[in-house]
Amino acid sequence: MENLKQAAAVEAAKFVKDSMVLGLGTGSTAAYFVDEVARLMTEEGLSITAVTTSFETASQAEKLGIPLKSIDEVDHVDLTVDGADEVDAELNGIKGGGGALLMEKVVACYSRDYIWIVDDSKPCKQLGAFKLPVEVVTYGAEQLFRIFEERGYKPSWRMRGDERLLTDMKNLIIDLDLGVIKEPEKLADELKSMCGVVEHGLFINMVKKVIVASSEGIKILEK
Ligand SMILES: O=C(CO)[C@H](O)[C@H](O)COP(=O)(O)O
Repeated sequence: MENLKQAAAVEAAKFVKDSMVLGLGTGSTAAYFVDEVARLMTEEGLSITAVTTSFETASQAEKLGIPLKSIDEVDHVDLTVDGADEVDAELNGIKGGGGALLMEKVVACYSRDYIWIVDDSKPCKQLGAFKLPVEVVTYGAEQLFRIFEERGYKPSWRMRGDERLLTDMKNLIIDLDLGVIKEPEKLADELKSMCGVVEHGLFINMVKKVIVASSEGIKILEK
């Protein structure tokens, strides 16, 4: 599995050009891409500026000497490369398994190009086997949890040890166990309209290319 994640990351690095502003994703697959960017800088002399999607990725990139800026300090992002938890045939997906969905979506929104790198366990027919993360402000979170229960969405708090996880943006995550999501766009609209919901892990019509690594090799899915 680790080899596949790394293979997808190395493939994505072929789209990296000198002087790019890169968005660096979060998670075990994205971490291989961060390593690869550092290698391109040191071994091939590429000059890169990066924007990160979590404190965890920022820490990795800093250790590797990749110059970082915040999303508010750059006038554009050329390319963001990130992992995903599920991808369907339309290249819609669920993200947020690592709890970074808000920063991931913000950076993706402001990127000119956006690629996902996944191993072959991630593509699926329909989204929903993976619990859908919803990031909510702390104030009123219990109300949202109760409403999700009433709607049959089987919510659970994202935990870190015995405590509710606080995201990098100081919010909570409620994971919804929805089963097959028949109408992702409708659900996305519903969640976005709820008071106190900051973001959800449905990434619809955002990614242009998905690099899938399997034991058979690399496949690139494109819109
Ligand atoms: O959305 C994410 C983090 O919030 C990750 O990209 C997603 O969870 C995939 O992670 P991994 O590559 O470790 O399977």
